Amino acid sequence: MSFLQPVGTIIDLGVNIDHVATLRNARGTSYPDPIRAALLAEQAGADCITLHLREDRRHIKDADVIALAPQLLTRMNLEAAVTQEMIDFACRIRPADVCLVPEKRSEVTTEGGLDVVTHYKAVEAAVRQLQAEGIRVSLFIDADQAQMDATAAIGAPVIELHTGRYADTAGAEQAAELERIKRGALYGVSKGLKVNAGHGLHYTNVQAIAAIAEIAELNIGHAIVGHAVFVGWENAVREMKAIMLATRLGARA
Ligand SMILES: CC(=O)[C@@H](O)[C@H](O)COP(=O)(O)O
Ligand SMILES: NCC(=O)COP(=O)(O)O
Repeated sequence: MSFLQPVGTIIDLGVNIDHVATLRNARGTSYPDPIRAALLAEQAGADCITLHLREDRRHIKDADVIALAPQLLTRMNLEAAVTQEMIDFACRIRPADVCLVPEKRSEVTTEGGLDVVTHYKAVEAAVRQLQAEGIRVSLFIDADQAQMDATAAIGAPVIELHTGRYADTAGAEQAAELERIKRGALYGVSKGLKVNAGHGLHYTNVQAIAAIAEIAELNIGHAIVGHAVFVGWENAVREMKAIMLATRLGARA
């Protein structure tokens, strides 16, 4: 995938392996191995592997990132909080992509997008440090124009639109969230940003997001791990990629 993907071309799938590590950590065993999951996901059609090294290391550990980095055939998208510890670690690993995400120790999962506007200086410093190592930086934000303006002003080339509220709602509220994401994707592309999306996407809510031509990549994890329990890991990845491609090609027909 080139960094400058034309709008409306085939959509990428980033498979997030966090919750393979959650299952491993549940008993402190060596299995299921997130590294093996990542390599098999690549063979099954993943365009990149996403993993979130949280400050509390509740799932992915430092050793997972270190072990996986030299083995990936596609590319690593490392998610990290805007802290000096995490930025320094990411600069040592030098993945293709780093996605800066908000973190709260008390959260069960990511609850919203990074507030780039409020934390402009800290985000800008982190982006500069990462870019100095040749890392492409993505900011995980809500579909909000002010957040996208701040992202473009800082010079981060990629955004990942938070789809959690879309995933967690239904009916008119979800329809409104979908429209917000559509408008956000259009605006992001108009600002020259690569627009990705993710969080809470699964096998029946992904279609509406994959149909948005301006979105270049979806990062999906929890639902793929859950579906893998019933169909197997590689099939779960293949099925998600097939749904995304069929939706995107259908939407373009
Ligand atoms: C940033 C994001 O939306 C996901 O990577 C999510 O953070 C997965 O990690 P958790 O399930 O630990 O929140
Ligand atoms: N950034 C979203 C991601 O990597 C996966 O989120 P989820 O599918 O586990 O909710």
